[in-house]
Amino acid sequence: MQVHRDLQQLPVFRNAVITIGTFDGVHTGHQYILQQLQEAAAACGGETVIITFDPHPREVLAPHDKTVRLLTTLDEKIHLLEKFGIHHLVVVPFTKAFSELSARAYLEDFLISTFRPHTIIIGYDHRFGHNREGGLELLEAEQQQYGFQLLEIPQQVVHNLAVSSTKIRKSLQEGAIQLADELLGYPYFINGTVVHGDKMGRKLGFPTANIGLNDPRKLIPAQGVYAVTVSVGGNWYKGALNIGTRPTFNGTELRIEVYILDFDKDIYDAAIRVDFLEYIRSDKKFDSVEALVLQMKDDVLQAREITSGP
Ligand SMILES: Cc1cc2nc3c(=O)[nH]c(=O)nc-3n(C[C@H](O)[C@H](O)[C@H](O)COP(=O)(O)O)c2cc1C
Ligand SMILES: Nc1ncnc2c1ncn2[C@@H]1O[C@H](COP(=O)(O)OP(=O)(O)O)[C@@H](O)[C@H]1O
Repeated sequence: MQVHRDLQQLPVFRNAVITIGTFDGVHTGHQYILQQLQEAAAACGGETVIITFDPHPREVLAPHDKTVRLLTTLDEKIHLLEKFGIHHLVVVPFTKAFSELSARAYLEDFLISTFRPHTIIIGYDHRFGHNREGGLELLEAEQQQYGFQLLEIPQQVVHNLAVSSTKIRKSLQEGAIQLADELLGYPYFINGTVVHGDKMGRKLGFPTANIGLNDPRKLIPAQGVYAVTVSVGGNWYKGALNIGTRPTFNGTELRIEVYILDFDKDIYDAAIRVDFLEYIRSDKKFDSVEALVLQMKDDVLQAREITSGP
């Protein structure tokens, strides 16, 4: 997949089959749209083009709203769309000026003149241009003049997409990992760097890599203990992960830490990815460190079993 971040440097697309959206999560609902895109492109010998915006329009239009929680960062979205075989991802720098284009200017000066689309695939309620003044009716009216095909994604499908995104966020925030993974069509994952902690893990017999997230807007699942797989240094491992404030040690700051099974290496500053497979238990304040260690031994046993598969 080619990723384009500069609208001035775009190639000439051959029969571009385009869609526009944030595709947060690239979940099974989005995957259905990707499939439609691919089928339309195959039928006309065209190229699949996804147009997305960065930063997220809400971050530009409502900068004080810090509640945006991403299922996928832009890098993660790129990774997933690539896996699904999309030809081009165009990342449009979303600015206030861009948001103020009239619907007609957006259609003619941006969409048509930039992409010369063969087909536009768009949700029945898609809005564009200043104050969301443009919609399907304008695309329909201009379809003949500009010679593009319009493929409308029906209300039911769009509704399902939104329900799915909300359900995935809620499931993750409640620790219902298996439901979230099923709706995503792949295990939920986070990307970060291994940072320093309080150096207590090793003393407990369980060194835990503390993870600093690459993007602070990324959604963090519910506090608790999880069975995970871990990718670090190009290899995959099994792991037991804790999200919590370490109440046993009267901690206050939220930490994400993972004990990697059958592993013994210094990985400070390394890039790390964690895939969430199953929720094991909620995190607790233990009366003694010994009680915590006993519980962690059991967590590790469970994590080993879960990650060993059927
Ligand atoms: C699988 C696992 C489960 C954990 N469960 C708890 C818990 O229930 N309560 C708690 O206070 N800390 C829990 N912890 C966090 C430990 O207290 C933490 O790993 C330890 O304090 C070491 O921290 P450090 O790496 O910053 O030195 C857990 C850690 C792991 C890896
Ligand atoms: N099996 C393992 N799982 C996680 N980290 C490990 C493991 N073996 C060695 N390490 C190393 O030990 C560090 C964690 O040790 P720990 O005593 O918990 O220190 P910190 O509090 O800085 O995380 C990790 O960052 C990593 O570099």
